[in-house]
Amino acid sequence: MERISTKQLQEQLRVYFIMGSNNCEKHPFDVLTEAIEGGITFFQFREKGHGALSGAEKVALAKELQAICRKYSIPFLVNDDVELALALDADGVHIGQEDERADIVRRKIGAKILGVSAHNLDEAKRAIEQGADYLGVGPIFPTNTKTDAKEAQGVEVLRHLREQGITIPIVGIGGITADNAKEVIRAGADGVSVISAISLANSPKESAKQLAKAVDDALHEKK
Ligand SMILES: Cc1ncc(COP(=O)(O)OP(=O)(O)O)c(N)n1
Ligand SMILES: Cc1ncsc1CCOP(=O)(O)O
Ligand SMILES: [Mg+2]
Repeated sequence: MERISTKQLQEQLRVYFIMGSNNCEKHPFDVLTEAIEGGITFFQFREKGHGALSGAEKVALAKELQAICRKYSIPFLVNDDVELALALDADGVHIGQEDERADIVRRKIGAKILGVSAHNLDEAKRAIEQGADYLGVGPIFPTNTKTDAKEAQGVEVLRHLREQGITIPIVGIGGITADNAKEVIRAGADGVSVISAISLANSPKESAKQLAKAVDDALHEKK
């Protein structure tokens, strides 16, 4: 298996939905199904925080969600838990600065997709040297979803990374909605990653649709 190309990943990262059971008021299976119907292009299973499942229950939910992603050809990544990603033969892993080192994870996962969180240029450069395929940059806007998130940086951080020569795919994260997604793309991101904008929406399908439209419109402006 070869590493995914930058072009293919850029395309796939447009609307990146992240979710765990504690992000939802409805059953996660239904939320993810609706989100896919609405047009999400990438999925991360992030089962952590207050009330998160563990052990066999976590594995069972991951398998259920992976099966829907497989059915609709949506890449399925696992947050933090490299061993789970390997056990499930997931499409990849997302890790942050407080997780296992990216070069070690790269060795473990071979050509699977590796996403790394970066908050500044130094972290971005190191992540790339260590084998990241894409960067998750944020929080861009204030978020209530991740209690230990750093301070929101605004879209300037994205512009800065691009001006300083970072060319690999980037998704913005943190407080992103259909109303501010265009700013994120215009500043240099290839896509937006969201949790609550979809997971807590009355209609995850409608919310995903609106996000996809905002992102696609902004990407067309750049062409
Ligand atoms: C796409 C994306 N970007 C950033 C993150 C945050 O990762 P991390 O800093 O490791 O925090 P946790 O999500 O593990 O709490 C992400 N998960 N996905
Ligand atoms: C996982 C993560 N990393 C930085 S902010 C964040 C939470 C994003 O959630 P939301 O889209 O609900 O603000
Ligand atoms: Mg992490």
